[in-house]
Amino acid sequence: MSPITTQFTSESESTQVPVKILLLGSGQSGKSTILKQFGISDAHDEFKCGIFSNTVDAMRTILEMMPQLDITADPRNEEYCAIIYDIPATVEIDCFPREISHAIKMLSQDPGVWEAISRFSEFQLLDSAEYFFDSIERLAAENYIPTMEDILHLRVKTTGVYRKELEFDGQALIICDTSGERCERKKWVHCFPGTAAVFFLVALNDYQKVLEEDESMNRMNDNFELWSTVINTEQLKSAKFILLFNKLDLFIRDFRVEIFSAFFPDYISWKTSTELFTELFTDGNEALKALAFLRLKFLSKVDSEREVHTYEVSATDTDQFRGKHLPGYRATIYTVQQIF
Ligand SMILES: Nc1nc2c(ncn2[C@@H]2O[C@H](COP(=O)(O)OP(=O)(O)OP(=O)(O)O)[C@@H](O)[C@H]2O)c(=O)[nH]1
Ligand SMILES: [Mg+2]
Repeated sequence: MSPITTQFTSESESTQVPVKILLLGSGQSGKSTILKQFGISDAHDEFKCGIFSNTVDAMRTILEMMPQLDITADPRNEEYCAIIYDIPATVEIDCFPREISHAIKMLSQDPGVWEAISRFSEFQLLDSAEYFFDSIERLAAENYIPTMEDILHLRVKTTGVYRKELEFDGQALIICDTSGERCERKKWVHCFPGTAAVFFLVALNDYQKVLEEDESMNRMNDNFELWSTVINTEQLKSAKFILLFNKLDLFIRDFRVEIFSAFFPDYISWKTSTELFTELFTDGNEALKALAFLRLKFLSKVDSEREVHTYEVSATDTDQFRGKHLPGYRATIYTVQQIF
C-alpha cells in the first residue's frame, strides 16, 4: 500500500470511513489532472469537443499575439491564418473539418509560430498546445477516439468545487477538486471541515509566467503567498499536508538557469555553497538542483513542528504513472498512485 493511504488506514477506524482529501493550488497547477488519473481508466469519446477547442484556441491565441511579439508568419501561410481567425470563438465541433486540421498542421510548422511558442512566458498559452499540435493528424483522423494521454492534456477550468467519491487501494476517499483562480479561492473554506489531507499543487514552470487574472503578478510569487496562507490556516491545522511539485516534465524541458536565477537572485550562491558542502548534486542536472532549492523555499514557510511530505510529479505522464523509471530522473520520484 502507498505511503499516504497506509497512514490514513491505520488511523481511521475502518477503510470504509471515507477519508477527505482537498486538492488546493493556483489555477492550472494540475489539480483536475491529478483527479483524472483516478477517474478515467480508458479512452473516451466525450472529450473530443474539448480537445478540439483547446487546439483551435491555442493556435488562435498564438496568431493573435504574434503582432504584439513582433513576429510574422510566413506570408505563404496567410490563408491558413485566415481559416483559424474565421472559426467562431465559441465553436463546438466534435470532429475536425479537414480544412481546419490542415491549417493547424501547416501553421504549427511555421517558424514564426515556433518562435511565439518559445516565448510562452510573455502571454497566456495552454501548456498542452505543443502536445495537441504535434498530434494533429491523429486528432483529425475519422475514427479518432481520445486516448488517456489526450484527456490528461485537455484543459477545462474548474469552477466551484467538484467532489468525487472513490475507492482507492481498499480505502474510501472523498476528493474535493477546487478552482485555483483567485476569485474562486474564497469558496475553499467551505471544504475545510473534516479534511484529513491537503494536496497542495505547485506548477514548477510557474516562475516563468504571470497570472491570467492579474498579469502584474508572477505565478510563483502567487504560489508562495497562497502556500503560506493555506499551511497556516487554523481550520487545516490537524490535516496532513502533501506538497506536490507538478509539471516536472515541462520544468526539466524548459529549464534555463539564467531565467531561474534572475527570478531567484539567491539561487546561484545557494547552489555554489551546496555543491561545495554536499554530494546532493552529483548527477549534474541543473533543473533538479533548482528543484531542491524551490523545495527549501516552500518548506521555509512551514513551522518546524509541522510535517509536510513533498513529491514531484508530471500529472500528464502516463509512462510515469505506469511506474516506469524515466532516465535522468531521480529514483525517488513517485507516481500519483504511489503517493496516494
Ligand atoms: N505537460 C504537463 N501538463 C500538465 C501537467 N499537469 C497538468 N498539465 C496541464 O495543465 C493544464 C491545467 O491543468 P488542470 O488540471 O486543469 O489545472 P487545475 O489546477 O485543475 O486548474 P483550475 O481548475 O483552473 O484551478 C491542463 O492542460 C493539463 O493537461 C504536467 O505535469 N505536465
Ligand atoms: Mg481544475
